[in-house]
Amino acid sequence: MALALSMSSARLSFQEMTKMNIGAFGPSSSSSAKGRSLQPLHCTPLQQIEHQEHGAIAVDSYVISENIGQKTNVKSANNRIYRRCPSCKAVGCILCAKCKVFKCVTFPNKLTNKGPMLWPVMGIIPSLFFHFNHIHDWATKALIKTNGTFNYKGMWMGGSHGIITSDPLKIEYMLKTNFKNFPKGKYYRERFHDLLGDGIFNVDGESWKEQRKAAISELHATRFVEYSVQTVQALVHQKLLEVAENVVKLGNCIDLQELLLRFTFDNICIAAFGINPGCLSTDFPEVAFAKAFEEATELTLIRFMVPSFVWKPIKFFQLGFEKRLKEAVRVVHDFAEKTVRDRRVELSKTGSLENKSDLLSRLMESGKGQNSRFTDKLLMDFCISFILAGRDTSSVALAWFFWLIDKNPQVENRILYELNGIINQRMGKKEVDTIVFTGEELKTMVYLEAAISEALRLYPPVPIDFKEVTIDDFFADGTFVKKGARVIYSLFSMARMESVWGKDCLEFKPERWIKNGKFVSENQFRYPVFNAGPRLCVGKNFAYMQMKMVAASVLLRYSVKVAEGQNAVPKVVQYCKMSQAAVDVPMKGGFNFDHCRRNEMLSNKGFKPPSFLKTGTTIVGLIFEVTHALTNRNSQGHEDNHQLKAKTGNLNEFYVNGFSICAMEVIYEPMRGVRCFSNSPLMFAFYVQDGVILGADTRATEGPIVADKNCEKIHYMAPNIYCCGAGTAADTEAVTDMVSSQLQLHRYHTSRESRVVTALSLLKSHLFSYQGHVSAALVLGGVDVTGPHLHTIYPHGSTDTLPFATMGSGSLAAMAVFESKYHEGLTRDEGIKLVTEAICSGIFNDLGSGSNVDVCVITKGQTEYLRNLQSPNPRTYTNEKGYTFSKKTEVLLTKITPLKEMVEVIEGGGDAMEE
Ligand code: HEM
Repeated sequence: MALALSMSSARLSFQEMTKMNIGAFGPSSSSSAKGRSLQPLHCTPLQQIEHQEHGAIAVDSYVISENIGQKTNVKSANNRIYRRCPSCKAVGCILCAKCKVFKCVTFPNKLTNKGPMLWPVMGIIPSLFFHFNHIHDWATKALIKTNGTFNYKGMWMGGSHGIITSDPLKIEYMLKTNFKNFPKGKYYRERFHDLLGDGIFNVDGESWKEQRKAAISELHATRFVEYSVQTVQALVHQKLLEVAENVVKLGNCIDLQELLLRFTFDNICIAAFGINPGCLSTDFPEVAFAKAFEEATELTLIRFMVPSFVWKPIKFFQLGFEKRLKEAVRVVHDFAEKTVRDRRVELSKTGSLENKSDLLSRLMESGKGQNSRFTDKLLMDFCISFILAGRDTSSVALAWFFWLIDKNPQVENRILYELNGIINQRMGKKEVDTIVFTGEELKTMVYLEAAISEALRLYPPVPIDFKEVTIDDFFADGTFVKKGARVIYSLFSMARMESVWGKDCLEFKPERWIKNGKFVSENQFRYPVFNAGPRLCVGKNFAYMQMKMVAASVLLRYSVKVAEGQNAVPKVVQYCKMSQAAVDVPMKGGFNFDHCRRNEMLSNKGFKPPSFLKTGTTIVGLIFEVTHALTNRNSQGHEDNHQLKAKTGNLNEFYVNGFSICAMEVIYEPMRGVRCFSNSPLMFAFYVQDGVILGADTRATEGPIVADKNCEKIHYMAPNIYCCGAGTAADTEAVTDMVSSQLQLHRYHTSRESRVVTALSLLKSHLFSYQGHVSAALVLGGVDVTGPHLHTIYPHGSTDTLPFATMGSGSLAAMAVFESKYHEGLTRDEGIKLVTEAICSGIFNDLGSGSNVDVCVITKGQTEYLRNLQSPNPRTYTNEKGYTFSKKTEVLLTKITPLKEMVEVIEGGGDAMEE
C-alpha cells in the first residue's frame, strides 16, 4: 500500500436532480430529472479520455522528435550534413563528443537490459525523476515495450534492485505459488514500523497469520457485517448526503476526493474503534487525529522515495520531515492508546463488551480470560493498520468512479435503471428522499458492482505494490530474481496492456464483468487490485458494501459533474487536504458571499437567526461656513492682529496669529480658517469661519424597553473627526472603535492629522464586506487639511457627501427641519441651534429617539463635545415617596473570599501607547 493513486485535482461539482419520479424511470422514458434522460446503451471508449490525459505527452514527444529530425540537421555550404547537438544546437559541439562517450559507457547495459536506461551510479533514478509527473504512463510504455517485465537497479549503495513486472503469471507465482519466498520484507517493515508497529499490514510470518485469522473471523461475522451496514447507512444519510445537499443549495463546487476521504475515515474509525472522529460535516472541521494520521502516512511515504542512508540519519537527528513524522505518529498513537485503555477499563468494569460490535471490542472480548496474544499494544497496532488500509483506498476508488461516470453518461443511465428496478420491487413508499438501501439490496446491484470494479481496474487505489525475495528464485519463464531483490508489480500498467485485458483494455466497460446477467469475478492475478492469494485484502467485502452504498445513494439523488477546467490525473503520492478546515475552491475573483450562503443554509435547516431589534435614533450633521469681512485696519491700512483675533475668537486663533495680512500680494491660505487678500493701499481682508456640527439624541432601546436614557451616540474617531452612529449600539461602537484605532496607527506612521476621507473609506469598506450584517448607519463629520466634510454611510457600505444629513428612525423629522431652515452662510451658533432643533424634532416625533441632545462642533484645530446640551424631555413626574420593593432582598449566603495576592502595577515603565 505504499503508493495510493489519487487524483491531483478532483474537484467535482454536484448538480442536483430535480425530484425524480422513480416509477416513470425506464430505458425508453425520459426522466423529469434535470440533465438526465436515459439513452440507448453504448460505451464511450476510454481511448478519448486517455487522449485528454496522457495523449498530450505522446503528441508532445512526437513533435520534439520531428524537430530533431528536421530542424536540427543543417546543410552546410559544401552540402555535407552536420548533426547539430540536440541540446545546444551548435555544430561540432563538445557536448556531442561527451554524449558519445556516455553512450559507449551505457551501451553494454543497454544490450543486457531491455527496459529503461540504467544510468551509471544512479541506476534507474534519473529516468524516474524525468518522468515523475507521468510515472505510471511511462512505466506502462516501458512494460509494453518489454513484454511485461524489465530489470531495474536503484542508486549505487542504495542496494535496491530487482524486476518490474505486469505479468499475471509472475504475480501468481509470487502471491500464491511461492508465497513464502515473497514476503513484505524488511524494506517495507522498517519504513512503516514507526506508524504501524506490528500491525497486520506490516508483518510477515506467525504474527501476520494470527492477526489475519482474527481479522477474517471478526470481519466476516454476521454481527460485524450488520453493524457495518448500519454504520454506513447512518453516515451516508445523516452526513454525506447532507453535505451534498448543502453543496447543491449553495451552488458550490467541492473537492469530492476530500469529502469522500472524510467519509471513509469516519467509517473505518467506527468499524475499527467504535468511535466517530467527526470529520464529515458541512463545515469540514479539522480533527487532530485525522490530520495527524494523514500527515503520518504522507511523511512515511517519503521514506520510500529516498535511500535509507538519507532518511535514517535524518530520523536519528530528528530533523525535517522525520521530526514532523514523529510528532504526527505520537498524536495517532496517543489517540489509539487512549481508546484501547478506555475500552479495557470498560471491559473490566462491566465484565463484557457484548453491546459493542467494533473490531477492537470484539477482539478484546474474544481474548478475555484466555492467554490471548492480543496485548493492548498489538490491539492498537492492529486497529491502526486497519484504518490505514481502509482509509484512502475506498475514497480514491470512489472519486475515480464518479469521474468516469461523468465521462460515461450511458453507464450512469444503466446504474439508474438498475436502482430503479430494485426500488420498484419494494413495497410501500418509493419517494427518492426516503430510500435507504439495505445490505441485501446492495448485493443485487450487479451493474453497479461491475462499474465500480471497472473503475478500480483502470484506476487501482494501490497502483503499484512490491514484494521482497527471501532466497534466489526463478519464475516460470526463467526470469531470475536474486535474494534481497524486489519484485515490483504495476496494477496500473496491467489494466492498459492488451496482452492482459485485450484490445479494448483502455475502455471503461463495466459489461466485461457481467455474464448472463451475473457478476463474474476476474482471475485474482490478472486483477490483483485487492491483492491476491493468502494476503488478499480482508476488507474487500466491506469496501464494496461501502462503495456501493455511497455510489447508489448519491447517484439516485444527484448527478455528479466534474467542475469546468478540472483535469484529473493520477498522482504518485496520495495527498488529500483533509487537514484543511475549508474547502479549497480556486479563487475566481469577485465578491465572496459565503457568509450569506451559510446563513441561508442555517435558516433553511431551521436555525433561527438572531432577530433584529427595532432600533431608534436621530443623528444629524451639517457644515457651516461664514465669511467675515475685516474692517478694522490700523493707520497704515494694516489689519490689527489683536482686533482680528477679537473678531474671530478662539476658533481661528492659530491662523490669525500666525498669519500676516500685511502682505502685498494676494495670499491664499489653504489651511482652513483665514483667507486673506491684501491689495495695498486699498487693502481688504476677510476670513472664513467654517466647521462641522454633529448632533444625536441619547436614547438607547432594547425592543420596547428604554435601555439607556443617556447614552453617547457621537463616537470619537480622531481628534478632528467624530462619527454619529444609528443601528445596533454594539455594532456602531465596535466599528467606530476599530476604525478609530486604525486612524491612530496611521497617524503614528505618518505624523499627520487624519483625513476624513480616510475614515470614510475604512468605514465603508468594512461595512460593505459584511453586506449589511453589521448594523451601523453612520454620519461622519470632521475638519481636515482640505476643509470640513460631512458624509453618511449606510449599513451596506454606500455613502453620500452632503452639506447636511440625517439618519436613524428620526431622520425624516430631522430632515424636515433641515430642509426648511438650512441655508448657506450659517454661523456656528446658528448651526448649533439648527442641529439642536433637528434632534428635538426627532425626539418628539419618533418613539425610538428620546432624552437629551448631544452636539459636537468641530472646527479647524478644535473640537467641542457639548454633552447633554439640551434636555427637552425632563422627567416631569416623580413619586414623592419613591418606590419600595414589596419584599426585601434576602441574603442567602455570606461568604468572604480574601484576595490571594496583591498585584502592584507600576505605571510609566514602558512606552506610552496612549496619545
Ligand atoms: C477499494 C478499496 C480497497 C482496496 C483497493 C484495497 C486493496 C488492498 C491491497 C492491494 C492490499 C494488499 C496490500 C499489501 O499487502 O501490500 C490490501 C490489504 C489489506 N486490506 Fe484492503 N483494500 C481496500 C479496502 C480495504 C478496507 C475498507 C479495509 C478494512 C476494512 C481493508 C483492509 C485491509 C487489510 C487489513 C489488509 C492487510 C491484509 C493482509 O496483509 O493480510 N482494505 N488491501
